Amino acid sequence: MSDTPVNLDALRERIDEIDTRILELISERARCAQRVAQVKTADDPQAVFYRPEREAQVLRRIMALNPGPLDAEEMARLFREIMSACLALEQPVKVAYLGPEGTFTQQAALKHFGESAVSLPMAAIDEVFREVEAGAVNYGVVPVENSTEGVVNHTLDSFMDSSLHICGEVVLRIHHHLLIAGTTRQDKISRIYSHPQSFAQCRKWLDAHYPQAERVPVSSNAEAARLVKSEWHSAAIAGDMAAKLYELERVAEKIEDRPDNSTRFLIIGHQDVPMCGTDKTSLVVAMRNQPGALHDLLEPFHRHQIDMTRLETRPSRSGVWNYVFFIDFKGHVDQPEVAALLDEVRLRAAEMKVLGSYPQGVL
Ligand SMILES: C=C(O[C@@H]1C=C(C(=O)O)C=C[C@H]1O)C(=O)O
Repeated sequence: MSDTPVNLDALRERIDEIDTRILELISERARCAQRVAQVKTADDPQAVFYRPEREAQVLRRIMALNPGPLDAEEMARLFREIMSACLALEQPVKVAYLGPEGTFTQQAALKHFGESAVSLPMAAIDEVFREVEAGAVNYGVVPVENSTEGVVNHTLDSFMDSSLHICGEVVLRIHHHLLIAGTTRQDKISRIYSHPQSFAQCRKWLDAHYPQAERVPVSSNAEAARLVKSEWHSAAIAGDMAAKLYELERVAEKIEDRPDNSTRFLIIGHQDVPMCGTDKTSLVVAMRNQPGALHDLLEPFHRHQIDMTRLETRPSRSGVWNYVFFIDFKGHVDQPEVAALLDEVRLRAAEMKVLGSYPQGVL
């Protein structure tokens, strides 16, 4: 900027002026969101305030408009928090996640809903489903697949018996660190705690650096972090949140074998989410156990030019559900070409359930 002052005092004065303007604008935005709440309740006293498709549009628009120097994702993260605070004025969102506190699932929940959401840890994936089904919370967050380790079967199985919908997805880059407590003897580490998935994601690093240490699988990374607090010869593999929560030191950072290691989480709720323009749909389909069943299922996707992003098979748990496929594809059930595809798949399948159409993860 040509009119940017060059001395420190003048620059700071300029920053104060800008902050005053930002403050006014954020307050104006928050008042607007409060008005939205009034309009929503006037239309429907039971109105749902959180609108995933609208939030995805807001974030995508900001990323597209972003002039820099902050990068688009960083800017969207700031707006994510502004929206989260605005939404909390309308109605704080209550979210159950696969706990305990400090897990990657909590990190995913906060990444998706922002820090103003009320997040509650649950002991197991089916408990997250139950809390949402019972209406004790508005949404749930559960892991569904990891780029290194594959699918989280427990989550897929829970969908088979549930009436909940998928309302969103969030992808998190997973960075693991080797963590110790202040009292740990770093040269005497003989035991390492972690979740089995994390051990699998750091296998090569561990073989190279700690081939002798006993690897003790525990129920979560956060639990691993909690355990090392009281053991002078143990370390944990866990992420940033657990490290911070238990005030642990990092002996080594980003020890995952694959630098692109990421986990996808699903947001589950009761809502049918309208189209945002960049949507995904998830289905569960049962096919009869007969030759050519998989081909029959996939052929309409090819013909309708629908972009399938994932296909998983799970063993059936009942007579009718011979082969059960979980399918994700790009598009929304309200698009005519998607509706046509689903009509065809429904005819060919023994059973078909749409788990939800939802905005593709933005951040
Ligand atoms: C303000 C609204 O309500 C909520 C808050 C939003 C925001 O702060 O931009 C966006 C969507 C909703 O989750 C809205 O629906 O527009």
